[in-house]
Amino acid sequence: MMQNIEPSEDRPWTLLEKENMFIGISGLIGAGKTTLATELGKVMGLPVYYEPVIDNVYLSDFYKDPKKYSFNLQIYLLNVRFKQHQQIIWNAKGGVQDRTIYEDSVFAKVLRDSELMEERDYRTYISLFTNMSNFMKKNTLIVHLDVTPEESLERIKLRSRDMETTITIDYLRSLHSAYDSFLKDISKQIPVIRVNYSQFKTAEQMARVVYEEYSKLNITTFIN
Ligand SMILES: Nc1ncnc2c1ncn2[C@@H]1O[C@H](COP(=O)(O)OP(=O)(O)OP(=O)(O)O)[C@@H](O)[C@H]1O
Repeated sequence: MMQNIEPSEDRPWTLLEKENMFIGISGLIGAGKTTLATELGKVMGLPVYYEPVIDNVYLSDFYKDPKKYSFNLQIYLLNVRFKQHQQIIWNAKGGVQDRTIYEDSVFAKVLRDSELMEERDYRTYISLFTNMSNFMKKNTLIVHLDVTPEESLERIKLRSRDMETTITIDYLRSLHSAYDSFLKDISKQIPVIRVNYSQFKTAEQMARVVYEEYSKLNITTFIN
């Protein structure tokens, strides 16, 4: 059974550990990351850092002409995600991030492989990503939301964002397969908990189960 532990200056480690809790939510497009991030933030008492879709000045152009805008979009997202990492580090309160920075490189690879991003642009992106990663904070945990490409497409259709109508099942299948490799590799460095919405009645219930699983892992953190 989990206990709520009040951070206290008499037990300074309870103050220190929480600032190190940095949870990343990963998953295919429309997997439901935002909802889970919100619930996990509530359950764990952590600030949530969202992926701002409305403010994204390249996304709509990217979907209209991926070849022309793929590099611009990746640079834009890398910058946004890096800014969030800096906020998480300097706010020193830990956080839940709606989509990890690592996943952008999954998208970038798929775009390069499908010739929607030039090789030289991909190399520039990877070089920048690698240099910036020296100043980033590594997640203490990644929670991956499993969805099939078909479910992802279904959800994209249901939420009907105008710009996303051009997304094809082939694009989602390529992403899904690149995510498989990503999860295999990243789980060697960062603990990964994989969850699926079909296992739970509500996102809150899912968040509670993730919290339980997290506390069973051998990561020294205190949660209030
Ligand atoms: N690195 C990237 N390269 C290309 N497109 C990206 C990248 N990151 C995000 N996107 C696009 O940005 C949009 C928002 O991402 P996504 O749908 O995954 O977030 P979301 O709406 O918050 O999803 P969820 O339903 O899981 O909360 C999607 O159209 C997605 O494909």
